[in-house]
Amino acid sequence: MGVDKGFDMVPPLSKGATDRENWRRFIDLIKEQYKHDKIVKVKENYIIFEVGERPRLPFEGHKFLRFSANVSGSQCGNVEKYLADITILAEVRFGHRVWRWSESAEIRGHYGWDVVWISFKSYEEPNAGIIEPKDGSDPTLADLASSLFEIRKIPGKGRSLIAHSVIPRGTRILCEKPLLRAGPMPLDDLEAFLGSMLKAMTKANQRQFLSLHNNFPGKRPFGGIFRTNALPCGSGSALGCVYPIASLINSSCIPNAHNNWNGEMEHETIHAIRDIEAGEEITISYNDGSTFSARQTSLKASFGFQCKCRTCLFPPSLLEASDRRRQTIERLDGNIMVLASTRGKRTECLKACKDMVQLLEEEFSDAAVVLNARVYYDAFQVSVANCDEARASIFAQKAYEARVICEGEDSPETQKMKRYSMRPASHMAFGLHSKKSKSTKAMIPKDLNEGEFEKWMYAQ
Ligand SMILES: C[S@@+](CC[C@H](N)C(=O)[O-])C[C@H]1O[C@@H](n2cnc3c(N)ncnc32)[C@H](O)[C@@H]1O
Repeated sequence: MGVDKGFDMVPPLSKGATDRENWRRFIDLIKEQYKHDKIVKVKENYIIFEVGERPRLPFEGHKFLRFSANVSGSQCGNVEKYLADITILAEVRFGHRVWRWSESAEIRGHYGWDVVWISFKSYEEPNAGIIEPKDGSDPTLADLASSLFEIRKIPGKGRSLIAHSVIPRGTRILCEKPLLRAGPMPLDDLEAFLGSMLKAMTKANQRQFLSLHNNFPGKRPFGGIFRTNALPCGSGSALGCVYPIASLINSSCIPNAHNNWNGEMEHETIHAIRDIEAGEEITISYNDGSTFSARQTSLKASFGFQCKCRTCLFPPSLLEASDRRRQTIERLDGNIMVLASTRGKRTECLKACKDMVQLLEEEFSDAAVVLNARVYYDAFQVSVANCDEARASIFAQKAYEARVICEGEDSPETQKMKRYSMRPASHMAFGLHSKKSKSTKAMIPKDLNEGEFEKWMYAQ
């Protein structure tokens, strides 16, 4: 066992024209830079560095997930120097998509090794199953795909993203800039606004927008496409954005992926919130998790379709059980809000948070992580309001870990949770309900088993 180090491309490059061009230039630069270096050999489908574990760079960028090597032991030669130089060159071209990791610094790679090995194997099979567009032509569905997914039509739901291989929980599947953005306005105004935005776009982007599905055909075609495909810019935001690929992801009422708008970077990310099987459809949730009939009504009104996800197709007995859980979740959510803002209700509030996490996991399994992030933040807030720094720090840490899975390390909300976990007292509600210190961070118990620790955490 050695110590590995390298970088991952997060999310993977697509087969689209921009990503292909960027990768081609990157590969050309490497060829040029190392043309007199005997260690660096240009093969038919990839460049190989004949040192240490012989890392490779494929000619097809969409296949690339990782460049890394073992950097400990006598067999490594000067591989670390090559790793360092290639990483810098990649960062110059691909910026924040380059995810540096190092086992010795305990920074883990973004992808699991099983997915990475499949990507390495694919270097040997150039262009397998890919239809290459002619220069200047519009991107085909194959162009939009990446090494993690393909885009395929499925019965009853139109186009959808299908996982190529297992996508482990927490993987960033996609990171995309919007094609266009709009806020709420009367339908005729929206039509005119979208028309003027479209005029200013490139022909390829116009065609991309116009190729999206429209559930509201009629005299306002642009508005129909926008309504069918826009994702909100953040939870509860009135602004919506339409994307080339993210807008092709179908909805599920228990999804396996989560969409998040990063307001600082102005892009949308899609993360796997549970392990996604090879061949499985990648789904996000277009709704807020209410009961079956409420979901169907709101999806019909907002997006113009009847949901045919697995949960909505449950037999009546399972649907009723799911509805009962979701009603209790809604009730508990209201209770938590009241208890968290009431002085002297800390223990009751933490108990409600504990019940909520349990119920969310019963209903949503691993997908509960999205809602759990909010519950942990509620528990954090009630703890800071009561000067309970130890619990506040733990709850913020749990909210942080949940956000990393759903949104990634670079999301502003994830970073906020990290800061609160380190300095709970920096929250503006610190001491709001009680100024008497209940605990400090140093008082987080260290020798409890999992069950005991949970009991302590919820102050039970
Ligand atoms: C944003 S688009 C997703 C991409 C779309 N499937 C396509 O072919 O372009 C939303 C549309 O996809 C279909 N869709 C998405 N999720 C669905 C679901 N759970 N059940 C049925 N249709 C769904 C509906 O027609 C919906 O209006």
